[in-house]
Amino acid sequence: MDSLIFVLLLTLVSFRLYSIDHYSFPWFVAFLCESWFTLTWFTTISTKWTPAITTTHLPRLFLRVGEGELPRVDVFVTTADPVLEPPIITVNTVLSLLALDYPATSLACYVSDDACSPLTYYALLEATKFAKLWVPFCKKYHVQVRAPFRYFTHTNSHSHFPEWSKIKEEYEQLDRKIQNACQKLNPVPLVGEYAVFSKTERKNHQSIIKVIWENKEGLSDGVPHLIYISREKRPQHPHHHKAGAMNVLTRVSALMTNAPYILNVDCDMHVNNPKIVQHALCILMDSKGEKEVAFVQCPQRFYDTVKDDAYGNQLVALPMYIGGGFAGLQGIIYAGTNCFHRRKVIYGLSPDYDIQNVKKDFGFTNGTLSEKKTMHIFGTSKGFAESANQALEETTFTPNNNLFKSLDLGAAYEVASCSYEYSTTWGKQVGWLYGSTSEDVLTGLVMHTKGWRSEVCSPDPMAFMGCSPQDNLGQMAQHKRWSSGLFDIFLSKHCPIFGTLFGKLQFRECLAYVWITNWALRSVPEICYALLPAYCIITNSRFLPNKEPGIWIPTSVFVMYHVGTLSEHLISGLSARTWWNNQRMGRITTMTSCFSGFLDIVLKRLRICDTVFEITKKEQASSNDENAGRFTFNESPIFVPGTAILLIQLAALVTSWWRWQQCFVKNELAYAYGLGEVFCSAYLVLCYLPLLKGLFGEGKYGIPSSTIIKATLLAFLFVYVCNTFFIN
Ligand SMILES: O=c1ccn([C@@H]2O[C@H](COP(=O)(O)OP(=O)(O)O[C@H]3O[C@H](CO)[C@@H](O)[C@H](O)[C@H]3O)[C@@H](O)[C@H]2O)c(=O)[nH]1
Ligand SMILES: [Mn+2]
Repeated sequence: MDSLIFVLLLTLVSFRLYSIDHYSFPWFVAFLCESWFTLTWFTTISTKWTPAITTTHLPRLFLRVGEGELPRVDVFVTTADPVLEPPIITVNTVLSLLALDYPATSLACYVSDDACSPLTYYALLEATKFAKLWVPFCKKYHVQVRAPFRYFTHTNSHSHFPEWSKIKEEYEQLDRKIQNACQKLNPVPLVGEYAVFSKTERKNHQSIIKVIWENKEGLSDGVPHLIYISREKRPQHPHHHKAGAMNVLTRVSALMTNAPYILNVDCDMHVNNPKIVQHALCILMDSKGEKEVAFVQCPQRFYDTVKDDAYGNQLVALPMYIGGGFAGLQGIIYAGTNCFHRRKVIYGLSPDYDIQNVKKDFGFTNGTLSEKKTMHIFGTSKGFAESANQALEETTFTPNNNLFKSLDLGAAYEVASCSYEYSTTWGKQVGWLYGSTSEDVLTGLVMHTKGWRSEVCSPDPMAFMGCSPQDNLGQMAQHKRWSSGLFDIFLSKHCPIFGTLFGKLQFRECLAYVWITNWALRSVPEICYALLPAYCIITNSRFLPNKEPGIWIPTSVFVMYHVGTLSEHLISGLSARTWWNNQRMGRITTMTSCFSGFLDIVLKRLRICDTVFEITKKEQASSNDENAGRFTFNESPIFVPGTAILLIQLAALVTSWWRWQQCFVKNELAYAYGLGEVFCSAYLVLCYLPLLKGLFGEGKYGIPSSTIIKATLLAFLFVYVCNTFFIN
C-alpha cells in the first residue's frame, strides 16, 4: 500500500510537471510541496521496508554464563523537579528496579536529582526501609509488576499471599509520609542528615552524594546498593540538562561499581518485566552481539492513558512500523529511557577495534593510558582514569571480573563538580553528547556512525511502563522539544548525511535518521500546503487539477493514505477512533509544536536565544475525569499559528459559501469548479475541531483572547496579501 501511494505521488508530481498549460503560482507551490512529500514518503518507505524483531531465549543465556556469574549492571534514574515529577513516582520506579529479578550483589541503583530536593532524598530514604520488605516479597511470590502503586491497585487481598495485607499497609504508610512531606504538612526539617540541603538553591549548590543503602553483607537476594546524587550546579556553568546528569552518573558510578553495563530509565518508568536485564543480556552477551551491538532499547509504553489516545502521544502504531523498520536496518534509535548501554561504548570506543587500536585511539603507551591523554579525554580524576582503563580493556565479557571498588565518596565529589568537564571531551566525544534537547537520539546516532548496531528488546510482558502527558499542553511541549532537538541534530556536524559520507552510518539507516530529524522542518511545507486551498478559494484560483483524469490522482493519494494508516492502526489492535485522533493530532502537532520547534532552532542558530529542556509533567490519571481528551489552552505562542490557520480556513469557507450563493442566484453551475479546494479546507477544519471548540470554550478550555487577536491579525494579513498581490 505504501508503495502504491509512492507511485501515485510520483504520478502527481510528474502530472504537475507536464501540465505546462496550468502553470500558476499555486500550481507551482503545490508542485514544490508535493515533491517534498514524495521525498519524505520515500524515506518512510525505505525505513519501513525490512522490519525485524529480536526474540530472546533466557535458557540460552545461562549456557553462556552461570546464574551466579551474571555481570554487574549499574542502573541510572534521573529526576529533576519534585513538583512536575512527584517523588512518589520516582520512588516507585526505584523500588521496581531494586526488586529486579537479578542478583542484588550485581546491581547498583544511582538516582540523579537535578532539583537538589530534600523531599526526593527523604522519599528515597523512606523507600529503602520499605524495600527491605518489598524486595523479598516480590521475589518470593514472583510478582510481575514491581512498582507497588501499580501492583496494589491491580490486585486484591483474596487472591493473594499471607503477607499481602501487611505489605500493602506498609506501602500506604510510605505513600502517606511522602505525600505529607510534599504537601508541607510535615516538611522535612533541614537538620541532621538533611542539613546539607539547608544552604542550597536549585541552580546554585555544591554536590550532594549519599550512599542511602549499601548491600554490605553481599546478599544476592538482599536490596541492591542505592546512591543519591545531586551534582554541583552554579549559575555561570551550563549544566546541559539530562545529558549532563547522565555524565555525572557515569563518572560517579565508575568510581564505585564500574559495571560494564548501564541501564537508564526516566523517573517515571517502572519495571514491568522483572527479568528484563537477563533478556537484554541475551542480546548484549550474544557472541555476535558482543562485537556489534552498542545498546539495547526497550519500547516506551504508558499506563493509564487517555482514552483512544486523544492527544496522539501513545506512540503505539508508529514505533511498531517505524521502530520495527529501524530494527531491520542498523538498529533502533536510542530513546533516552529503558535502554541498556555498554560502558566502554559510552566512553567512545568504536566497534571494529582490536585492543592495539584502542590503545592508539586513546593514547595508551606501555599498556596504560598516557596521563596527559587521559586527562584530555576523561578529566583529571586519577581514580576515574584507572576505572576507565579497566572498562576499556575489557574486550569481551569475563565473569568474575572484579571491577568493583567501594562506595567510597572521596573521589566522587571531584567528578560530580560542575567544572570537572572543562577542557575534556565529556559531552563532545565521551558520554552523553551535548548540544541537543534530544540528547538521546544524538548519542545513539553517533554510536551508529561509529559502526555500532543497536537492537530492540521487547519481551512479553512489556519491559517498562511509564507516564505520558495527560493533556495536550504537555504533549505539545514534548513534541516541540523533540522536534527542535532532532532538527538541531540535522543541522549539526553530527548530521546523518555526514555520518554516511564520512562515517559508518549505513545508507538506509541514514535515510531513516534524515526522516526523523526533519520532523520540525516538515512543518514548513505542511503549513504552505494547508494555506493553499484557502489561498485558492480567496483568490478564485486552483491548485488541484479540475478535470478528469487529473483529479483522480490527488483523490486516490488521499484515500489510499487514509486507508493505509487506518489499517496499520487496526492491525496493531487499536480502535478506529485512535486512528482518527492520531491522524488529526498529526496535522495539529506539525503545524503548532513542530513549527514552534522549527522557529526555536532558527532563533538558536541565529544566536538570538537558546533552547531549554522543558520537563514533562508526570501525573497519575484521575480515572473518571469527564473532560479527559478535551483540549486546554494557555497563553503560549505555540497556539498562534494553529489558530491563524484555522481562522484562514474558516474565512475561505465563508468566502466560498458566499460565492456559491451568488452563483446559485444567477443559476450558474460554476460553483462546482473549486470543489476540491473547498473539500481540503473543510477537511482541515475537521482536523482542527479541538481548536475550533477552543475558540468558543471558556476558562482553560478556551483559547485566550490575546492568542485569538494575534491569530486574527495574521489571518487578516494573509487575506489582505492574497487580495492585494495575487488576485487575478
Ligand atoms: O535538566 C534535566 C531535565 C530532565 N531530566 C530528566 O530527564 C528525563 C526525561 O525528561 P521528561 O521530561 O520525562 O521528558 P520526556 O519527553 O518524557 O523524555 C523523552 O525525551 C527526552 C529527550 O527529549 C529523553 O531524554 C527521555 O529519556 C525520553 O523519555 C526525566 O527523568 C527528567 O528527570 C534531568 O535529569 N535533568
Ligand atoms: Mn517522560
